[in-house]
Amino acid sequence: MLNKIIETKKEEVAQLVLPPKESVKPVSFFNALQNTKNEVALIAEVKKASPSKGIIKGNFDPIQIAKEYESGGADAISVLTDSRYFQGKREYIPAIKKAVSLPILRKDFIIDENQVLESKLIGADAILLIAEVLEASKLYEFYQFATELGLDCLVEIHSSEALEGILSIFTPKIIGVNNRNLKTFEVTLEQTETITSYIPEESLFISESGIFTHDDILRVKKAGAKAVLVGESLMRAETPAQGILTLFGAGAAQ
Ligand SMILES: O=P(O)(O)OC[C@@H](O)[C@@H](O)c1c[nH]c2ccccc12
Repeated sequence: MLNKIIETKKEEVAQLVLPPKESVKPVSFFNALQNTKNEVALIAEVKKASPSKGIIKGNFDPIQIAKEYESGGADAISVLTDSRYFQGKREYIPAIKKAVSLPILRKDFIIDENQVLESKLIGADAILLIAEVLEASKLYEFYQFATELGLDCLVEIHSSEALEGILSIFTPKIIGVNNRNLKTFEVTLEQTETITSYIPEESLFISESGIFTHDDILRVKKAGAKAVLVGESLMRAETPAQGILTLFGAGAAQ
C-alpha cells in the first residue's frame, strides 16, 4: 500500500503548483506540545477516510471539527491533506488555521522539497516526515529546509533500525513512533513500548495511531510518550469534544 501511495504522490508532485502565501500567524507546534496541561499532549487529527478503514466520518466538516478539538482541550491539530487515499485537501489547512489558534501539523507524504515550501505557504506550523518514505539523508535535507522556513518537523519512524539511521546523522526535536505499520496496517501499542528505549532524551516522543481509550493513553505515557496523535477514535465519537473527554477520562485541560 505504501508503495502505491508514493507512486500517486510522485504524479501529484510533478503537477504541483505552489499557491500564494497565506497571511496567517505561525504558532510553535513544539512549544504547544511541551507546555501542555494535559496528562500527555494531544494532537487531534482531522481525517475523513483512510486506506485501511475507508470512510471514517461521513458528515465531515473539517472547520467545525477543528474548533471543537480546540474547545475540547487539544494542544495541536493534525490535518490530512492527501486527497487520493485520505480524502483530505490542502485547502483545509488555511481554512482551519484561520478558525483556531492551535498549531497545525500538515499530514501528508512528503517526498519533494516543493511540498515543504507549499506547507509553509498554506500556513502549516509543522510537517510530517516519514522515515519509511525518505532516506535518512533526504529526510535531514527536508528537516533543515523546513526549519529554515520556521516549520517544526514530526519525524515518524516505525523501527529502531530506521531511527538509528537518522540518529547517525542528526537528533530530531520531535520523534513519533507510528503504532500502525504503513505496509501491513497492523496496529499495536507495543511499538511505542519497544521503541521508547531508542529515543534520545532530548527528543519529544509522540505515540501515533491506534489510541482509543484512557487505558491506551496511560499505557503509552508509561512507555515514555509525551504526546499522542489520535484520529479515528475522535472522528468516530459522537462529537469531537466527547471523544477527547472519553480519551482523557476526567477530560482534557481547557
Ligand atoms: O486514526 P488513528 O489510528 O488514531 O491514527 C492517527 C494518525 O496517527 C495516523 O493518521 C497517521 C500516522 N502517521 C501517518 C502517516 C500518513 C497517514 C496517516 C498517518
